[in-house]
Amino acid sequence: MMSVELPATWYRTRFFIGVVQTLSPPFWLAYTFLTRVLHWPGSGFIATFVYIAFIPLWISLTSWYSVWKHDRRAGQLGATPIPRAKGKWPGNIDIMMRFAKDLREGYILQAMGEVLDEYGVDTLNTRILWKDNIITRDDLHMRAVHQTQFESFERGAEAAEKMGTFLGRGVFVTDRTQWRRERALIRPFLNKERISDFDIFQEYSERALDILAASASAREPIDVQDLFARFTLDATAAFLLGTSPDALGAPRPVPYKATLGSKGAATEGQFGTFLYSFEEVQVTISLRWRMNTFFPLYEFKGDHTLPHVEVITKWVKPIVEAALERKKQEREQGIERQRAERTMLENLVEITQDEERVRYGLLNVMMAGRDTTAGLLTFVTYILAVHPAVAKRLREEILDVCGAAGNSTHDLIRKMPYMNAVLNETLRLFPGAPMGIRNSIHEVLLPTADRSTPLYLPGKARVTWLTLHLHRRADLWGADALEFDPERWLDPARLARVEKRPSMYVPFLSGPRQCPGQNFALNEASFMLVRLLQRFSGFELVPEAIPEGARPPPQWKEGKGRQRVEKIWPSTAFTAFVKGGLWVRPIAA
Ligand code: HEM
Repeated sequence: MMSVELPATWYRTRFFIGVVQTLSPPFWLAYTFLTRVLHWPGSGFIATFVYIAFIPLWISLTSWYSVWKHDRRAGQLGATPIPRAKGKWPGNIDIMMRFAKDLREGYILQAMGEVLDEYGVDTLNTRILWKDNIITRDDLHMRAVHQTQFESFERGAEAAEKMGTFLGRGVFVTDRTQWRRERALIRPFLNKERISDFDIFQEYSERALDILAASASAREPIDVQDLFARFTLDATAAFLLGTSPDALGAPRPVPYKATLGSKGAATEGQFGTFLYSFEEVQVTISLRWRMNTFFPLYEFKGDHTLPHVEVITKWVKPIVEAALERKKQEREQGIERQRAERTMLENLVEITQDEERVRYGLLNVMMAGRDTTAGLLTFVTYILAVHPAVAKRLREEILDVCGAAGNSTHDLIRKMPYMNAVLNETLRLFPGAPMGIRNSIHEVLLPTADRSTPLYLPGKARVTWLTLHLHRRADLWGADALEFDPERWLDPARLARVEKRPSMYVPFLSGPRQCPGQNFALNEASFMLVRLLQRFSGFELVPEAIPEGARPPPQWKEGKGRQRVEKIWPSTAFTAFVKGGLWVRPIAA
């Protein structure tokens, strides 16, 4: 259904073309059957019934044929097909519904993990709606997708369709040559460790800490997920553009009054702000991925991303245009700026004068870097709240290395092994991007751990990898895989496990598309953590402040895995977040 390349906003046309492409063969078959075989008229009541009956018949036939073809091809290549799920309903609709329900109502990615457990495998072809739809928590298969067979997979036209209005043809949306070009544009800038990044963190972290301090002295709970989202938005925008949308200055969710927003807690009067639009456009996009081929029906009356894109563009475009104008004038006057301390915007306008390309380049990085880092800070704070001993030890290390008020630097951060262990362990249990998707361009053979018969992955299959479940596999991490234990990263014998098999820990992915913002993210999170624990000795969870509908359901205690012990509701809309927000009371030092 996705082969036709049209602009992103033409999703209805593409959907219509897809429907026609899907229905034409059974229609012609039914017509031929009626008129040539039965010598009946091709219209009328009975004919209509035959046309309708031919649709499931055609679907069953083509599905059966594709399974047969892939089994035969696997045999020819000395491989076995990826195990296929056998649901109760045609097209495994029951499994599809189970996943969809779980995304709304369940513990983060729980249903996918349980389905894998039920089949006793780490990679499964769910064959949802008769299509090859693979889910995996096998690190070797993920490595094939991300590294060894990188060229056999793509984001594809569907990424452009679902995200194009917001992200243009930026690094997140493109493949092959265009992706290389976009990545080359941003990567050198993100690779550098710049002194000025810490100045940016300083300015915004102090504002965030003052807000926290005000809550602490009023003994009021605060939604730190919301606060970190504002901090990372302002800091990332300042880093990229040299200015911020002042998200930290805008009204915040009110304790005990806040209602459930589309992810965290809702804030009154947020509609139309940059922060709100930036959040909502991502929520819309993740909804599109969930509905997949059918999202055009949901957005039939209009593109739900456009009102938000308008607000975002209204803020970013003039900033980019001003930078381009400034660059033009500098060129005319022969002025050359120092390279090392330019913002990303200033760097981009050196390379291209294409306003759209610069704008989308910036928005792609802003989107990639902001939620994930805010998520990391949120989950670390949660961990510190439920493990006061970890908070105490981390605080001791921070005070030892940075003092009670001093700022951290690149060098000081490297001298804090416990901080590093806490961040690693948080990203293990709560990876910022807990899952990801690629499509296979053609058939691929996937390796198996015991190097026995490889698995056959057909072309045009969707592969969803589950980093969260990979990071919680007991066979790789040990019987205590579900427990938060920073010692894993400090004990040489346990650390050797990961060093021997680095593919088992991939919060930033691996291979050519791995996260280029890793250093920036870890520096930003470390900087904030240092400042947090200098000012506060820890955090107390305030479950009563969680908005209605976001408290962990009591039945989780009887469930499987970490949901039994969780005090919050972790969820995902591509990036991990806490449903309803993380409501804590900071404890002043
Ligand atoms: C804890 C924080 C972060 C985590 C866990 C994280 C994780 C990831 C992951 C898993 C991907 C691969 C996604 C995929 O291909 O499906 C990715 C891509 C990316 N990340 Fe990050 N990221 C973080 C922070 C950042 C920051 C701070 C920036 C920039 C300032 C950034 C910029 C990017 C970009 C531009 C890509 C796209 C790369 C490409 O497709 O070539 N990330 N990140």
